[in-house]
Amino acid sequence: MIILEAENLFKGYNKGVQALNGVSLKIEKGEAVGIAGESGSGKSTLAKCLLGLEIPDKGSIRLGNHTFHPKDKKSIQRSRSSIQTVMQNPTASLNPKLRIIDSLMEPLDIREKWTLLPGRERRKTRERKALELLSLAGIPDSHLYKYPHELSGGQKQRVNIVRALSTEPALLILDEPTSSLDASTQARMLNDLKDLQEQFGTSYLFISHDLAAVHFMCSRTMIMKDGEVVDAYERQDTFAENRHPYTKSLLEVFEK
Ligand SMILES: Nc1ncnc2c1ncn2[C@@H]1O[C@H](COP(=O)(O)OP(=O)(O)OP(=O)(O)O)[C@@H](O)[C@H]1O
Repeated sequence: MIILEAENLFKGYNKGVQALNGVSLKIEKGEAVGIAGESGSGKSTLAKCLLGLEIPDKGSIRLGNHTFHPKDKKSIQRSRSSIQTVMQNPTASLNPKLRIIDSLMEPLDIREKWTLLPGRERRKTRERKALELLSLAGIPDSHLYKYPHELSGGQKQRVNIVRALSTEPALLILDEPTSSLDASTQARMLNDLKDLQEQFGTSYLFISHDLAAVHFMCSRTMIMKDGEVVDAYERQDTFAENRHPYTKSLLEVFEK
């Protein structure tokens, strides 16, 4: 089953920058698709178009059975509930004034009708759900009422990840989710992301300039350069002879 299909997306910015130049992609249910490419190749612009944060100049985006017209606000709002995102900077994604429980529960507070429950029951039900999410994130219960500055970078990013997964979206877009973390935290985070994907059955669009991380996470990879997809391959074909020369140059990370 196809979760998301984008066809022939174009997006230009002023001063003649063509950030997307005819990009197409398809993501199946439960699949992890990687997008790699150097800085400025258009990866984040693609993510923003899929999230409805940027409006493509041309092209179409289909989510499940629904083709969404990028200029139609209502259809963007509909798409938002089935696509979630985790961005690069875990600190910027959490409101410093909110306790972890309140950040964690933001999406479910909107969706679940806790307010219909009597006070004590409401608090207990909400807290139980928040503790479940915290445990999925591998963070001790004692952190539930702490503030973001009391958590490590890795813990904050895990809060962002389980929060994004809490509404069971069809697709999670991860834009450089580990790049602000140190190397050992990065490796653990990638493992956690894989485990969570299995548990939730969510499709991932994993964006990174780090081809080793993409190779670990994704069964299929697309390589972008100057707003175009120059290469696309399944994991088992990563080191095939016929890879694009640009992909081969990026793959040199494996030889270091
Ligand atoms: N809001 C904007 N206004 C003008 N130009 C932009 C804007 N956003 C992106 N660009 C330009 O579009 C091109 C693609 O940028 P984009 O952020 O999509 O690349 P990227 O591959 O995600 O890079 P990085 O890995 O550094 O995040 C770049 O040339 C960038 O300068």
